[in-house]
Amino acid sequence: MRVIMNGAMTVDGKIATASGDSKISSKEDLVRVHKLRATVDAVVVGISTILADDPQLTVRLVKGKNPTRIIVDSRGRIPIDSQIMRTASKIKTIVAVTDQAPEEKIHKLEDMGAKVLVISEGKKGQSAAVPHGVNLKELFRRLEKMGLRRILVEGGGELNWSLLRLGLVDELTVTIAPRIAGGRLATTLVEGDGFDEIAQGIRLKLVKVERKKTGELLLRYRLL
Ligand SMILES: NC(=O)C1=CN([C@@H]2O[C@H](COP(=O)(O)OP(=O)(O)OC[C@H]3O[C@@H](n4cnc5c(N)ncnc54)[C@H](O)[C@@H]3O)[C@@H](O)[C@H]2O)C=CC1
Ligand SMILES: Nc1nc(O)c(N)c(N[C@@H]2O[C@H](COP(=O)(O)O)[C@@H](O)[C@H]2O)n1
Repeated sequence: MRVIMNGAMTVDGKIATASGDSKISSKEDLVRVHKLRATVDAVVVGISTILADDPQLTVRLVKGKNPTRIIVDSRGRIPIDSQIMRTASKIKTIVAVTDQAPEEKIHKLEDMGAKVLVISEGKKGQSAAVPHGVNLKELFRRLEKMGLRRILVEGGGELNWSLLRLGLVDELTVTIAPRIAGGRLATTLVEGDGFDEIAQGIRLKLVKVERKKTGELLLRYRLL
């Protein structure tokens, strides 16, 4: 399995403002992201990203095949009128929940065309930030079994932290927009509990730097 994490942030590391505006990338960068989506089997996002952005997670800006959309959603909170659920009968959609998700909601999501995977987090490996989260190692094991081998993670910060901390990410691509958003409550590229010491931080090798006409910097890292 190959897991690529992609995100767009301001120079001060924010992926959205405190009030939830996440329109950071230029059109050119969004086209790159859609091209990248067209190369993967599945795109994964956290439920707070769905609630904040109501995304489509399609390749509509380019020619290509839509990847399977996977939502990590412990309590099954995905709105039935979200763009993802309204298109779930046409574009493959998986909602990964835990035993905290109401049965009725699970049936509703299935009726609308989504596949629901119930994967509760065991006691070991819990993140204090997400105490009753989806067991991501098990989720990725199941995705691999289903033939979903090339996975794109598109945030947000909590999901990014959980996956990085578990060592499930192979590559990170980050677009840095020439902006500063500020705000102590603004979401950053990686949230969660964080490490106490920089020396404990996840190590990366910078493999590519692209300076864009838009003023954006595109950085590609390999996780060590
Ligand atoms: N600029 C960019 O590239 C992007 C920006 N965003 C922004 O990020 C914000 C959302 O990010 P976050 O609040 O950090 O939430 P998130 O999108 O990472 O979702 C986190 C939620 O997922 C659920 N979850 C279940 N199991 C989990 C597990 N094992 N680990 C982690 N989460 C688990 C929990 O309910 C948790 O609170 C939005 O404002 C969105 O607009 C999101 C994606 C990309
Ligand atoms: N690469 C990138 N740049 C930004 O500026 C973004 N806000 C995001 N966000 C991610 O893309 C999703 C939106 O997808 P659709 O355009 O609706 O297909 C959003 O939910 C984030 O996962 N990414």
